[in-house]
Amino acid sequence: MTSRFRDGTPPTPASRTALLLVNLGTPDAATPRAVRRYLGQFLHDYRVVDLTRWLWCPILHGVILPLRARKVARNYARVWTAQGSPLLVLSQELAQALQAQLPEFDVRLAMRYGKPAVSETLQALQARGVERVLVLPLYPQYSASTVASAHDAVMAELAQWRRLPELRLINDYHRDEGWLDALEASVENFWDLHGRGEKLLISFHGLPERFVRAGDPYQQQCETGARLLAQRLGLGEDQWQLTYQSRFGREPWLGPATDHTLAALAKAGVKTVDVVCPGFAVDCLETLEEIAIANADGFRQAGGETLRYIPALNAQPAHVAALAHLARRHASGWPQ
Ligand SMILES: C=CC1=C(C)c2cc3[nH]c(cc4nc(cc5[nH]c(cc1n2)c(C)c5CCC(=O)O)C(CCC(=O)O)=C4C)c(C)c3C=C
Ligand SMILES: [Fe+2]
Ligand SMILES: [Fe+2]
Repeated sequence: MTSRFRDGTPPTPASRTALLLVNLGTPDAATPRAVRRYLGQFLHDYRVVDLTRWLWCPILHGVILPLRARKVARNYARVWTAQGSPLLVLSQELAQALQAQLPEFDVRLAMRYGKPAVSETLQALQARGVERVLVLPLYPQYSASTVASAHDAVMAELAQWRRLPELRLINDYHRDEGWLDALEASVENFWDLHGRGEKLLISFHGLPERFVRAGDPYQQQCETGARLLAQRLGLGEDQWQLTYQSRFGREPWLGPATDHTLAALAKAGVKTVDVVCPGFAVDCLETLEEIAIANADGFRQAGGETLRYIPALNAQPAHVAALAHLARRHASGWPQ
């Protein structure tokens, strides 16, 4: 008898508890073809673009993919490394560092779009007889467009299994003490090495305002985290600002926009700005290209002098320690 379920192979003695890290995903190459493939998958996700297919597909296939893939591939080429896309390479480094701290887990990295796919990664765990899966999307703040979408991908794969693992899903860690400690130390260390700019921008990836009106807690979580970070750094209200970057499409997105704020600061006579992006667990196109290259150019063109981008937490030991602690807390009660 054939079954519509994936039954897996007999268990192996390796750790049967998995920590599944899920990040957004990235193209395989900095070419228009690879970027088109990646954006095609990304922008067909209804969690990201919630328009009906008959309306969205003609715009996506006819206008956005042909025009955007070329431009975005050039942007990727500016930050591509010998090992591949920064988002993938840095997520792999983070996963390896977490595995070293968490011998009781089988730590795996998957990408929501592109490779390694969530489905393949879970199937590899199934082949090793996984019994418990803790899913940690690498987004400190919850948005349906990112975290819920990662969870959807996990559930879509598990819907095909006969014997389900126990499953726990982490939604966010936007006010986790360990994560805030790591962020605070990272900014302080940067300032110890480079001195302080006149202003600190705390820049998050944007979101359509409509998503927030529909109940997405993302904006509130960004605001809470930014305020806690500014308090820990001892900053007065005029020394920092929360902004949103990476707008996409024509409808209103959360503001104030990072690029417009930078131009306004430059015009007001501010010469040196530091930018930190606490919504990105690891560096990627949106930090290394958009902030550190494109926005730094825009700031200078508007009359500013120096924009200094403070790197994401990446595989810094304090970040690894915070995520390891978070994973252990969420796995409490499970056999070691
Ligand atoms: C950190 C949280 C993120 C949220 C929230 C988010 C929402 C969101 N994004 C788009 C559209 C695009 N985002 C793109 C790149 C990108 N986005 C995030 C993270 C969040 N997105 C990351 C980490 C990256 C970088 C990927 C990499 O390879 O380095 C892109 C692709 C680039 C481009 O074409 O400009 C798009 C498109 C929407 C529409 C959205 C919320 C609805
Ligand atoms: Fe389509
Ligand atoms: Fe995005």
